[in-house]
Amino acid sequence: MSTPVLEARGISKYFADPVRVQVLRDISFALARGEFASVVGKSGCGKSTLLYILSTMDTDYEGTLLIDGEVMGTRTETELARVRNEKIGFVFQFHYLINEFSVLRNVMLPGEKLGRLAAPELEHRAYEKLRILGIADEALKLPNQLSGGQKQRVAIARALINDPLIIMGDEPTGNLDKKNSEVVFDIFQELAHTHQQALLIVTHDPDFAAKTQRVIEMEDGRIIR
Ligand SMILES: Nc1ncnc2c1ncn2[C@@H]1O[C@H](COP(=O)(O)OP(=O)(O)OP(=O)(O)O)[C@@H](O)[C@H]1O
Repeated sequence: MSTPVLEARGISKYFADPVRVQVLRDISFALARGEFASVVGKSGCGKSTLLYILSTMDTDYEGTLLIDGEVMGTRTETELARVRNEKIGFVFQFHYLINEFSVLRNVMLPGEKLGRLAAPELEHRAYEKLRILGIADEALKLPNQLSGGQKQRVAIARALINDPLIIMGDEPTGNLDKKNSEVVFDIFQELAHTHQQALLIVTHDPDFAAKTQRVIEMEDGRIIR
């Protein structure tokens, strides 16, 4: 079997609240290339906390996190920022697009930060991502000239600009109606199938979760199924 793109080995997390509370308990699982998994569970069971750790943004945990076969625990913040930008794409419930910049420029930004492609190539690639998401015609508009569903598609295009191995979402369809949620689901599925990208999506939507290849169910800080 090839190396998992993401692996959690015995991850636990505590908050000082002001007494010490354990919010993640010995979480272990691996995500393969091209796998589309959802994370479900009641409010407060630890889904966002887990995603925060898996995305390397929170480094205060016990256990081991491997991304693309490499242990993250010993990395400096600069190295982690690079891993995030290169290997992980994020989509949140709220899109966090910059309203002063065009759709195109918003999509290009993480690529500018990585600095691998010259502006014309990057622009070409941003158009390609917008085309995949079916919104290339909106490229020169400002985000606030778009509908909610369109904005979320721009946010997905932005998450794809560096061709990440893993796409993580924290309720990416939480703010969308049923039709737009289905569009986003289909896009994610296409990315897993065609581009072999792994997806790990936290969702409260049972219909969305039921359609994913694998459902990771959490309860009280544990994976129960
Ligand atoms: N900074 C913090 N300090 C203390 N406790 C926290 C902190 N952040 C989260 N928690 C607690 O950790 C637990 C898990 O929270 P988390 O946000 O991961 O849950 P969740 O499953 O994502 O919930 P939701 O579905 O409502 O987003 C909760 O009990 C929450 O109150």
